[in-house]
Amino acid sequence: MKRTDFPKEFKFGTATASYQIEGGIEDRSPSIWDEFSHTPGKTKNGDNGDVACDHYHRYEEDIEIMKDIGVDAYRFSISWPRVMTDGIKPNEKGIDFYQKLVDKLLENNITPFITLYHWDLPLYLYKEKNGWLNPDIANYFQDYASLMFNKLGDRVKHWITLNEPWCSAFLGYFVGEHAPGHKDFQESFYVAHNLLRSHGKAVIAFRDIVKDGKIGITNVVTKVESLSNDEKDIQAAKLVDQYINGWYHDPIVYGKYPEEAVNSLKNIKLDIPENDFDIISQTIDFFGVNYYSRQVISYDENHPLKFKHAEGPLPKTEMGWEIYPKGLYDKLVEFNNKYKLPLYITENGMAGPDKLENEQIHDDYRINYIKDHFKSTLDAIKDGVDLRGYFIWSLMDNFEWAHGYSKRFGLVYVDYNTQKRYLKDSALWYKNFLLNK
Ligand SMILES: CO[C@H](O)c1c[n+]2c([nH]1)[C@H](O)[C@@H](O)[C@H](O)[C@H]2CO
Repeated sequence: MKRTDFPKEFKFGTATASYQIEGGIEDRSPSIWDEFSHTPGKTKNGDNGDVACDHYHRYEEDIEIMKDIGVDAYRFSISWPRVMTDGIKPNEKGIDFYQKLVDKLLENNITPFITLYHWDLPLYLYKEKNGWLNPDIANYFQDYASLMFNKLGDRVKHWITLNEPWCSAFLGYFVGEHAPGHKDFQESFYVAHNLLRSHGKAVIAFRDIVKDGKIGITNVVTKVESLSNDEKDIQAAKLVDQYINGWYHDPIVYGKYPEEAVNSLKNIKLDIPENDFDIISQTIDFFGVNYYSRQVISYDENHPLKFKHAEGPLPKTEMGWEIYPKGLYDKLVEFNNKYKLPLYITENGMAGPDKLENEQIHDDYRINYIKDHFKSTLDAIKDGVDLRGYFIWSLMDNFEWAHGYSKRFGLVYVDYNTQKRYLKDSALWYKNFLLNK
């Protein structure tokens, strides 16, 4: 498989997120992840993003690395608390950082794709305004989005409103594994709804400000399969597919939540003002797909949503996620037929047992993972999927949320003691692939 097997305009890239790589906390106000990661017991080894990969001070070097690898595009997120003090007052020093980052990318012919929100909500908005639980958060988000569109929209034409609202809502407000660490099922549905409303308000602003731009949303996309052919398992898997995938795609395209999932939530209040879906279902230009693996589901009478996860038999990554490239093909074809929108794979990659030896990292497992998922991508394109690009997660090893720095996803290895970067064999492979060798 060669690069020229893909459409000429197909964009190959890589991706990161602000809290995971930037550090530079001295020049921004705090986010919910600063408070969460500094709370004992919340992250592995008490790791936090105070320094991370020190990208705030090393962004020029990191762009040089991307230029060397030869990527067409780079997906990154803006730190809301960096560009607006406490999420409210524009901070010119923070805005200037992203101005310089974008200009350096463009100088190197790397197309910027900006994610407005990748989980680092300004702490003030959480503490003083109740964060994503407050319907008014959508107005704060629209103000932030409008500021970024005005400041960068002349040069940045590809925008993503939210990264994985399912994670913010479910992991942040029900499971409690992510910031702000709530464990309230009902809250997680209010949060999900306010995130989707915020998305819609940002799209409305975008249409006024960046008339020649493209905007979408990036969601978790998981292939959900039934453990058996038992009708109960099949129904449980169908509902999980609706809770994870349908819940964050259907309202945007169809203006409603998936019916069977709504009907299954007997004790959940979803008293939603009717015009909310007019806001949420603003026309978008693409869906961003973050695909990593599948979930195998069986029926479980004792779970509030009547399902449980089964351990799949396939080889797994360091995250314990099965390596399942067929699931990527299946979801791309399904989404293409169901939603009829252009797609970008905005994240795909793996955490591996990466070891630095003689300034090299031999990660053949990651090369094979990427090749297998590239193959699924190419098969989907050949079968008619309107797929526009693929961003490998991640450019470099970084802060992996509750796992801290214990999981390495990067094409580039980061020695956190020295902040030295080392291209892994997978980065060298990607470089040759992009050169069409
Ligand atoms: C099921 O995986 C999710 O789709 C997912 C995986 N990942 C993500 N979402 C996030 O967008 C990134 O910030 C993570 O670093 C990355 C790796 O864990």
